[in-house]
Amino acid sequence: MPEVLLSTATSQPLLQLEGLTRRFKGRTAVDGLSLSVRPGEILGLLGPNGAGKSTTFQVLAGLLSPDAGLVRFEGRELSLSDPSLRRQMGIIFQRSSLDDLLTARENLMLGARLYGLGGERARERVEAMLSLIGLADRGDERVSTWSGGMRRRLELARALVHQPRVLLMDEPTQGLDEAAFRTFWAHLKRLRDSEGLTVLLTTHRADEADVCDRLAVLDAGKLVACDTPQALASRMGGDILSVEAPEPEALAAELRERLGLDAKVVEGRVQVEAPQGHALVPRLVEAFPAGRLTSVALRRPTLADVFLQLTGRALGADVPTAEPAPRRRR
Ligand SMILES: Nc1ncnc2c1ncn2[C@@H]1O[C@H](COP(=O)(O)OP(=O)(O)OP(=O)(O)O)[C@@H](O)[C@H]1O
Repeated sequence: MPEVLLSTATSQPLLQLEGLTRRFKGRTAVDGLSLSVRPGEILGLLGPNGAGKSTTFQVLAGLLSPDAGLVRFEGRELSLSDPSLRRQMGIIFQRSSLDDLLTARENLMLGARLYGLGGERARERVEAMLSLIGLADRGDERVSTWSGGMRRRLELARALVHQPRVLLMDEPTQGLDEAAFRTFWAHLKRLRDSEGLTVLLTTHRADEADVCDRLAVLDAGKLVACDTPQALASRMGGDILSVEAPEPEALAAELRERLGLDAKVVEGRVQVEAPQGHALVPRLVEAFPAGRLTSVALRRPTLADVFLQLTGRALGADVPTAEPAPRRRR
């Protein structure tokens, strides 16, 4: 197993991006992105559709070449196509890349062979990975019959079978339900500890962002913040008041004018950030007659709220583009 340094604020970054830029026909998808990934951490790239997450992932995975910028591994500048960098990485793509005609064990063995692992060592790693993802007794089943969650766990095992130091994942839990999402993350964290991994993933799920050690928040190809989920959430002063109303835009305008509140409409609901949310509830109910408000709810801010505050855009929204371009197929 590779020697792993503990994640501390002072330890040298394992992986660094400096000024990474990638354009597509004049449109800048990733715009001078600089980022340090510390050894042993799980760093999430968070942003809405079109923020540049997948482009960053593809550049790191060696599938796209950058227009500018460089990558360092343990402080050493490396070309993104350098085979020594590739060997240090395990990769999970957005789309499944398992072979449906093969069994789980065969899929893992194929992964091992692709990285030059053979014989007893390959067999040992395949068995170890199957047990680490909790599927040791299912290894001889064809994966075509498996649930989305089991398949994702097997992809995790296959990405790690050659014992890389860095795991790169592009929206790994997209489409998984809550239970499969939790199981995937429990296995990921266990594997991070047992394999001494450093993890970089892209996501636009606020619940996934919440379980990362640190988050790099991307908007329109630029880094807008990088911190722990807790530190990012604490940037929001107080509570979030979420109001359902038949005419949300009109209500938000009145809340701004009459009560001086910073009210916005987010996904059809009026949203107000307030230091003392509970004190605002009776004021609201008194100020607006029945029928203007359908429901009023008070909650703690989530990372989706933080994202909205940082960028003025909802996490679920698409980043607007200046000129429409066809989305590429993946
Ligand atoms: N091959 C391509 N050709 C043209 N434009 C592209 C290509 N790949 C990405 N883009 C554009 O670059 C921008 C960033 O896209 P990217 O896929 O990296 O964002 P993302 O944050 O990963 O979004 P998603 O969550 O939808 O994957 C978008 O405007 C996108 O349309």
